[in-house]
Amino acid sequence: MNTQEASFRLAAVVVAAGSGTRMGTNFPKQYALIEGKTMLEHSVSALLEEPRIEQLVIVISPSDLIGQQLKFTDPRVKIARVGGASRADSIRNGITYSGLSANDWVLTHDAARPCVKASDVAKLIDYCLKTDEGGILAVPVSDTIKQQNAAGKIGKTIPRDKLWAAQTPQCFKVGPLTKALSNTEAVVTDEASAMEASGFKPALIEGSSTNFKVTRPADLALARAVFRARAAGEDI
Ligand SMILES: Nc1ccn([C@@H]2O[C@H](COP(=O)(O)OP(=O)(O)OP(=O)(O)O)[C@@H](O)[C@H]2O)c(=O)n1
Ligand SMILES: C[C@](O)(CO)[C@H](O)COP(=O)(O)O
Repeated sequence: MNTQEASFRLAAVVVAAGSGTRMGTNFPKQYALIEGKTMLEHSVSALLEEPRIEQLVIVISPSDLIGQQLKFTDPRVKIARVGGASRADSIRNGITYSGLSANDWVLTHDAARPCVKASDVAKLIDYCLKTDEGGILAVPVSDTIKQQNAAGKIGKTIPRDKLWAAQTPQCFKVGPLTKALSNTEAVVTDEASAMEASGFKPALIEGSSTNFKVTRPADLALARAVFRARAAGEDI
């Protein structure tokens, strides 16, 4: 669909205001380099491949001196120093900064998922705009899942056939998402959880296992390996 002809806009909000404590670096992990570019720049580049995204807001912390100096040549990119105390706050502030209206669509993405594939982003947007339903990229869980009991041992094994690991981007209509994010009292770690708490049933769009969240040093090493493999021609 050509968003020029449609009665809505689609913008992306990339949250990059976390501190990356688990990475253990002395700077926020979104600025760690992968093949000469920061993790944040890789995440942004993948989203900018999508022509339907009219605006891309990068949310950084107000005290972040590195992020405000980054230069993006694509005029769709805006850097917003409006990061909040939690990821959900950063998302809320980014949506407000974007100036989107209730009928517009927003794609929310973690700067910490630099390996996201443009083809998966397109698949998610295609689905949401075609069906007028919100949804998220996710992958079916492939490990056997154990639930810990009060003694810290295995309490039970959870059947995994209907379990998915949530990723980003997540794509929702702005009106319902804004309402869901302001209504929910529980701590939500993703936008879909807020929508679920408001009674919506977001769609699960199968993405790629390479779109993992870079959280710990081993994840960064894996992300670097993914980019090296892609440079060598592997479609992963
Ligand atoms: N207050 C916050 C917290 C997180 N994020 C962003 O949300 C994404 C996912 O968060 P995660 O990487 O798990 O959190 P960090 O705070 O960066 O890491 P840690 O929990 O290890 O400190 C990241 O792109 C992070 O920059 C954010 O914008 N604002
Ligand atoms: C949004 C997310 O990346 C989906 O897996 C995840 O929920 C973020 O969790 P965090 O603990 O706030 O980083």
